[in-house]
Amino acid sequence: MSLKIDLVTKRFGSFTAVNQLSLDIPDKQIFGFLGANGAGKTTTFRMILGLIDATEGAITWEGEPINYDKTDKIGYLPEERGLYPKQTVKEQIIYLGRLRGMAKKEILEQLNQWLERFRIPDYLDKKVEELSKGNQQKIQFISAVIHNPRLLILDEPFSGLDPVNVELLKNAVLKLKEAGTTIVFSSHQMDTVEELCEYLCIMQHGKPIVHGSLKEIKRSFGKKNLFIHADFDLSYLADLQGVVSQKVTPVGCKLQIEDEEVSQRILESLQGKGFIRKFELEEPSLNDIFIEKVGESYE
Ligand SMILES: Nc1ncnc2c1ncn2[C@@H]1O[C@H](COP(=O)(O)OP(=O)(O)OP(=O)(O)O)[C@@H](O)[C@H]1O
Repeated sequence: MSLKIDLVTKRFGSFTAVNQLSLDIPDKQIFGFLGANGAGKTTTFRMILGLIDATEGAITWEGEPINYDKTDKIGYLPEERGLYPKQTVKEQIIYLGRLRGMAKKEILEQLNQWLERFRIPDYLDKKVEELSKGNQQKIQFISAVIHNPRLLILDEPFSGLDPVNVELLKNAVLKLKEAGTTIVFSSHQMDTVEELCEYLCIMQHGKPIVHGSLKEIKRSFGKKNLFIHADFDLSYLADLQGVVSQKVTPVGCKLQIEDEEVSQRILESLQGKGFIRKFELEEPSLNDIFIEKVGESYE
């Protein structure tokens, strides 16, 4: 683990934004930060980058705090996007690439590849203010990765993008991971986090309420989802022991159950009642886990 967050607290006056956070972020993996608005994700990113100081605790990357002499190894997509509207894409990225010590030729080669990949190959000489919001976001992403950083921090990179652009960006993130970049990002899109991350942390009021590997988090949550479609009334299932909740839809129902044994009992109870079109047991989704854990901590 080269990125270590050790008992970090951040206070703004008397308000505690991050509260004794400890995390080991694995190398060359994608790590997701989830949490309701105001949970402390952006504050944590700013502390990792050394943009603001922790009130208590320490954050180190490869054994040292991050500071400006590591700029060429780190990429950051900040929550408050900031491009110069009057500059062209080319001028903007050349300027930012030069700040990271790259040669102009190399910047242009990389930039052209990224524009191809993001399906905007003719945008080199367009002014930023002429671009749609989604395309500006892609340019901002390019500015964070143009120097091929080893550590990449992305604050809500998928917000405001249409599904096609979300897919393009997801593929870009996966490619960077394959190339050995450690990626830390925040998102409110559970399905995206589920697709990309092996490791994650759910924050609430500045504290990690769940963290670890996605597989392990799902396993230890225990509960499972059971989807049943049948040609008869399934409402009686809500009263069976081990059924936590039931949602009825026009084509059947989704049950949250305590464990696999409950699904066996349900299957037995369905015998002889009529035609069963679907009976599917699934792992809990990250959305289920988030809602329960964040809900609990609200209580
Ligand atoms: N400079 C500051 N001064 C005072 N309070 C701050 C400051 N920066 C952040 N906060 C507060 O700290 C809390 C955590 O904010 P932060 O931006 O880290 O949350 P977040 O998890 O990134 O939220 P979101 O999902 O809405 O972006 C919020 O209540 C916010 O108002």
